[in-house]
Amino acid sequence: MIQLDNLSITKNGADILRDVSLKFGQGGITALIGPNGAGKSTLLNAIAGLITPSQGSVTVEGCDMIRARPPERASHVALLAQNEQVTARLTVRDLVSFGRWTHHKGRPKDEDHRKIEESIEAFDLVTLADRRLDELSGGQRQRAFVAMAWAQETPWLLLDEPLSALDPRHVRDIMDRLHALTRPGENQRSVVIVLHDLSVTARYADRIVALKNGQLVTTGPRVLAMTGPMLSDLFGTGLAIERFGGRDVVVPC
Ligand SMILES: Nc1ncnc2c1ncn2[C@@H]1O[C@H](COP(=O)(O)OP(=O)(O)OP(=O)(O)O)[C@@H](O)[C@H]1O
Repeated sequence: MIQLDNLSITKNGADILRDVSLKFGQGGITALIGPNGAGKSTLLNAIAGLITPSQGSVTVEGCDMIRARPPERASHVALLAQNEQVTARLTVRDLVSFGRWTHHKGRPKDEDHRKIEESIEAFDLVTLADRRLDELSGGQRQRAFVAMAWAQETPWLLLDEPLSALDPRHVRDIMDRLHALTRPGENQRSVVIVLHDLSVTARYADRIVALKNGQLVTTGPRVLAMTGPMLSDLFGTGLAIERFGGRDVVVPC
């Protein structure tokens, strides 16, 4: 379970998050939505324990993420931050293998190699595995970062706009993969993802957390909480949810 109690974050004197309280259990995809500057990335980084709040608490599976040491935090969450960059001349396989570091601490075992190859395959990177990251397209590089986070095998995967550079096929592949991963089962995991594409949110999110101006606007099951009027108010422009081909899509109105 992720629990935030009265979380407030101030940066350089500005209130970035104000009094956010939230609680959601394991499993499923939770989408963080809201306009630019709403505080979504800040919230995700706070859940990962990377930001010290001015007030309040963050726990993941009972672990106090603000006080926990990095290895303990990394056993609960894998964070893929927005616009991750690498400067070193790494290959895709090198990057994905970083995801296993907390498991092998520098001495990879067969299990680690297996997970690395599994992640490479899961994100359609087999033909790119030995290519350097600085020689890939933005979307290919983004898939490599998601594969690294996946390889970490944490109960919670925190992803900040992982779809922004992806073509429709890879958006679908990644979201289908995340959907499958978060269904009930032996190895069920949980995903918290910042999404700007509201039709992708409508199709895949189980829950939403909507933020605006650093405050929680609404949270709950996507089918109940995400409505046309709520979205219109959140984004300050007319939006409606229509059924098309048996699915919900979000359209301007
Ligand atoms: N270091 C900082 N100092 C002051 N303000 C900051 C700092 N970092 C971020 N902010 C401000 O905090 C607010 C929230 O930023 P955040 O990146 O969390 O928003 P977001 O919802 O993820 O936005 P986007 O959709 O544009 O990625 C913004 O108004 C931003 O300008």
